[in-house]
Amino acid sequence: MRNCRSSKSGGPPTPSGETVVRLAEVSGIRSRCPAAGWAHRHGRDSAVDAESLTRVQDVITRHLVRFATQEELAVEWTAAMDGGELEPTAPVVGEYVLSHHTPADDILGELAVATREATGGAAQMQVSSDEGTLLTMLTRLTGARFAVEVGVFTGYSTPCIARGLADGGRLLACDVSEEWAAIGRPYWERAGVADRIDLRIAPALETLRALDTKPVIDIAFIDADKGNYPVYYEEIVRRLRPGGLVVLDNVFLGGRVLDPAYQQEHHLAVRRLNDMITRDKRVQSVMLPVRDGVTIAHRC
Ligand SMILES: C[S@@+](CC[C@H](N)C(=O)[O-])C[C@H]1O[C@@H](n2cnc3c(N)ncnc32)[C@H](O)[C@@H]1O
Repeated sequence: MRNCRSSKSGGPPTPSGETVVRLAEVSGIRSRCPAAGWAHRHGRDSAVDAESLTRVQDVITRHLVRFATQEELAVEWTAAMDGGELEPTAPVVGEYVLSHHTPADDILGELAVATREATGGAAQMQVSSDEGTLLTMLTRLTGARFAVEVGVFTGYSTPCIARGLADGGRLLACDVSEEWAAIGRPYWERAGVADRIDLRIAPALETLRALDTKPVIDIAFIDADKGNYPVYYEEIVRRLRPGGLVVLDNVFLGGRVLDPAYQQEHHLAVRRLNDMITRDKRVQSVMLPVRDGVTIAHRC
């Protein structure tokens, strides 16, 4: 099946002055257009032959044109994109990138092994070693003295951030699971950073809202429940000192964020947040195709 582009309000202007938006963003049109809804629901689940596809596209196009009373409408069909199967980079590139960064030391390597043994499939939540190196580097580059981590799990990213802190620096590490964090603690000790880490076992939003509202945070890493990303971002940005960074993990949601067929609450939350950060005048941001997508936003 294909995605449909229509040209009503809200999207980027075309060279001819028309406005083009993706069909999924025109929810008003879609809900009033049974054929579009049908195509959206069924086209993704079943193979459609070329003739049926053209017929469905014609029906949808005619419906959309009929609803476009305000301005001229052009409908453009684009090739299918199943975000759920998307690899941000070719696997061979991913492997190459993963083998070309300053490698994790033995302590982190052993923590990764212990996490796999103790948590099984959940171990995939852990950041990759290149992300760990990136976190240490960013923390060091900001000269951070106060860092916040939202989502500790077994604490791989935790010492990565703590290691980058300036002398006397503190990391406030937020999670709801004492059990998982306990796996990491011996490794924090061995890495010599345990005394810089203030672990708070509570919903992260409570911990963040209890912080001073002054710009006290130098760097923050968000890697917890995705549906709360927008509120975590907001609570952190308002406390971020000028020059500080907020780093967000999993901004691709395994590719689902690119595909409007995925409409669960956390898909919508991260999709909206990604768009919002792009427009957020308080920060300058960049989204990197590292692993599952990493956004770095720099407080102006
Ligand atoms: C992706 S894992 C974090 C991985 C970690 N950064 C690492 O590198 O190993 C997400 C974590 O968020 C935690 N979490 C989920 N909901 C939370 C909440 N409301 N408040 C705090 N932590 C939460 C989970 O317990 C889980 O440990």
